[in-house]
Amino acid sequence: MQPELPTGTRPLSGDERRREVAQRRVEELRDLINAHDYRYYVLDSPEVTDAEYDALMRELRQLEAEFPELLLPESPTQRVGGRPTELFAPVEHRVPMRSLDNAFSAEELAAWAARVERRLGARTDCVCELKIDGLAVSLTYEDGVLVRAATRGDGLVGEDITANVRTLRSVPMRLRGGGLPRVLEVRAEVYLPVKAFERLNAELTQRGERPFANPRNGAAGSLRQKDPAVTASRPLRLWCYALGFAEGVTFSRHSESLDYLKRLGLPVNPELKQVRTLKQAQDFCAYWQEHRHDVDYEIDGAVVKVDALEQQRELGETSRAPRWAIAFKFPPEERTTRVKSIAVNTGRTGKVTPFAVLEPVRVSGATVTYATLHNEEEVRRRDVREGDTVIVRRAGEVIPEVVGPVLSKRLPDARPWRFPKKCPACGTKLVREEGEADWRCPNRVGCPSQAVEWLFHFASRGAMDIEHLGYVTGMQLLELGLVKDPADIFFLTAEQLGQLPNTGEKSVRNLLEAIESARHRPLWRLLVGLNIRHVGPFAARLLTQRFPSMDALRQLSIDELQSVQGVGPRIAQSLHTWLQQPENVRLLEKLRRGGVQLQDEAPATGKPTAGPLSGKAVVITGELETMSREEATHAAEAAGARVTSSVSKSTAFVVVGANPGATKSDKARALGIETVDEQEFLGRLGKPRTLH
Ligand SMILES: NC(=O)c1ccc[n+]([C@@H]2O[C@H](COP(=O)([O-])OP(=O)(O)OC[C@H]3O[C@@H](n4cnc5c(N)ncnc54)[C@H](O)[C@@H]3O)[C@@H](O)[C@H]2O)c1
Ligand SMILES: [Zn+2]
Repeated sequence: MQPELPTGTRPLSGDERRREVAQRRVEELRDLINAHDYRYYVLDSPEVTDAEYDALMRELRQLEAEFPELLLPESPTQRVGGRPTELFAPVEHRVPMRSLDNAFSAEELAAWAARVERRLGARTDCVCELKIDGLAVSLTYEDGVLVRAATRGDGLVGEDITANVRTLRSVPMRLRGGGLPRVLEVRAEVYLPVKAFERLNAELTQRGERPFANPRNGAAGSLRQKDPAVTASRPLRLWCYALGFAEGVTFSRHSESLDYLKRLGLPVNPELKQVRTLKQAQDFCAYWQEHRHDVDYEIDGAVVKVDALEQQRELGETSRAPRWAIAFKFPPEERTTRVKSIAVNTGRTGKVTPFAVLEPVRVSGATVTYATLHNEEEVRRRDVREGDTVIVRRAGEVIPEVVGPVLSKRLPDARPWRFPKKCPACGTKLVREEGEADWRCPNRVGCPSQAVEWLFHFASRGAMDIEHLGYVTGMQLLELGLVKDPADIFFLTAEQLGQLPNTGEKSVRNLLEAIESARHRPLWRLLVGLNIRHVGPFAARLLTQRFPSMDALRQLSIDELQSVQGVGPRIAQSLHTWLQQPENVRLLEKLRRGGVQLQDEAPATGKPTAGPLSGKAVVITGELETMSREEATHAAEAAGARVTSSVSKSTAFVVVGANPGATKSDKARALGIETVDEQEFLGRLGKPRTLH
């Protein structure tokens, strides 16, 4: 018989090990998805393709299905992804605005239909609609007059964008006809027609501003403008796709309610079809997949909805999406074209990215001339050569990528491509660290390409949001030697700005005003702008919520940084290193002298509170019975503790639940640190907690 081992040193069984691996992956996936959601919904600036994002979601969903105990209510699979920004007032939706579940093939669509009919125990008629790739809004009419427009936000609370929506010509200010309902709420998709999108991007590029990745981003960015005049200048349109709420009118079918909206003068998409069989629904999807560019707006799929409202009610919805509808998503579009040449570009972090210069080709409604090749390894793996005919893809339509060459069309003299040894911008020898995929230009201070990319990033919407400071202006400031790093921006004078070509008095004033407002941005924006590796907007927000001043952040150890939920070792390490480097300390001092605020006002939330565990560092390992890890962390923090993820000499005690991580309990024992069980922990929190 095996001797009984003390808790924590018991070897894990295969199942337990699998579960631990799964748990780590689930946490990682949640962090990743949250970060991508933030970039997508708040910044309108996604970093990965939709297909990549969808793959992460699927993996998370599968793991949660296999290990239901890992499923938390706040998981991204359980909620609608958007988040209200700080620009607009919050609006609570009368009826939640949900997302849609997806089917990626005809079989998945069939599986959904079978599920629906099984649940209902009856057959059902459906309506097929186009899935317009824009931005969901709700419009509220009172006595026929438009009183409010809001974004979807997280589904429960959106943003008030009434002033901006009023500028859309396709939105009636007043409904037609008599006998209008007291209150009517309509759901619609705001979009930018493809042609308008291309014109807008051409304009932005000409002004030296960054173009939008796709029409959806263009629509979202145009709608969420501080100044409604900007929205008015963008030719946005909208299609209504559902009735959210109406007082005093009832319908028995979804299709009837759409007819009603049409009669009231609201734009309802005409490409809509009532179907009686699954085959018809599949045909509709297949037809539009083939003809998606026949309409002048982007569609990313088709939506199939149960028509009878009684059946919709019976099917109900989850917190994320209704069970009575499904989105059939089109696969990413692929096209072939020729690679004119392959070049590299040095980005703001010094990372050198290879890209293909293409014969212009239209993919997913936009003209593509550049496509990323990611890194050296990827170029080699795909073996893309200059002169090759290649397949290009815009999936979810961020940066187009080269999928691979069409070998049958390769020219006999095509040579494998070689990564350059030197930075194309400054000539410095490139370096690549052990275990890293990317080559970098190490010339952080003197490389003109890094300088302009950093400046542009610093001033961008996602960071310090300095209007009127785009690529062109940034480049000129650097060329005239007026600016060497972003802190120099805050010392610019009207005379200096007057030296810029084509800059009149008014532009100078605008620019100075924009710089002045940037002095008072929330700290997380500055943190993003500083261009610290791995510190993106999501991490920056989490960090500054807990530690709302730069000085506070500089005092923290890596462990303490990592104690912030959602901040992993890579982020903590990178930020810590950055904050200690003398040149960065000097940069922060210079920013301070330039009048930039280095802390948030009203640091109410997240400050260590006075409580029974005040100032104590606590580690929690294993599963607790009465609460999730997250709740335990919050409870400990509410009692004044700092919760860290690894045991060190400064740890006050370790809370050990069921199936604890072996290293944590081992380390606690080795360092002679107290371990306590759940009951003891609850006791130390101060207030008695009831079991439930
Ligand atoms: N690339 C990224 O980083 C990233 C990040 C987050 C989300 N995404 C993408 O966004 C999608 C998730 O976003 P989502 O929650 O808005 O879901 P969704 O866009 O897949 O579907 C739901 C939305 O479709 C819209 N819609 C359009 N036509 C409609 C119609 N006829 N009937 C009903 N609704 C209609 C509605 O606005 C609704 O809210 C995913 O597919 C994902 O790929 C990408
Ligand atoms: Zn360089």
